[in-house]
Amino acid sequence: MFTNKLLTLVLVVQPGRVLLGMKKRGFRAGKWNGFGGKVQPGETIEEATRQELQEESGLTVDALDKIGNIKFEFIRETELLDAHVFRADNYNGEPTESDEMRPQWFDSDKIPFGQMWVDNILWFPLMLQKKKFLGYFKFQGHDLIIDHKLEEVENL
Ligand SMILES: Nc1nc(NC2CC2)cc(N2CCN(C3COC3)CC2)n1
Repeated sequence: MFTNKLLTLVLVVQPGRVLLGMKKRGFRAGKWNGFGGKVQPGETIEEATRQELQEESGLTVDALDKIGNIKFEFIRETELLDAHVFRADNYNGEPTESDEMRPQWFDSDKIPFGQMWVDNILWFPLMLQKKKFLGYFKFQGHDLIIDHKLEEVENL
């Protein structure tokens, strides 16, 4: 059976641009992504999201909008990644490089999808339009989607 691994992801969005971080080490090194991590026992998903954002980018946020939930399955693996995606339209502080991540602003029409997880090009447009969505992606390896579902929902 599958085990479910709770993960968080937050995209900080300003008019016409999105803050992404370049992972500097670990298995995800070399990819741009939003900020996030694992949810520790006894921590809410939202608390974990805020904590990871602060750790990885130096930013804090007032409002976090829950905009998506994406489940990722990798064939021959029994762990399902359960990513809870948030959007923040306001932030405090200045983006600061950490030993984990190098933050950088990207124009919304110049998102570096070629250096991101391949599913992102499919759901980023929904995130940018503030649409709420449920996603499921079945991967073979890290670069090939062999099945997926993506649907807009009224509420999460
Ligand atoms: N943008 C995006 N795409 C993903 N695609 C699937 C991998 C194929 C996964 C993903 N997250 C899962 C990994 N998580 C790391 C932070 O601690 C673990 C960040 C959010 N984020």
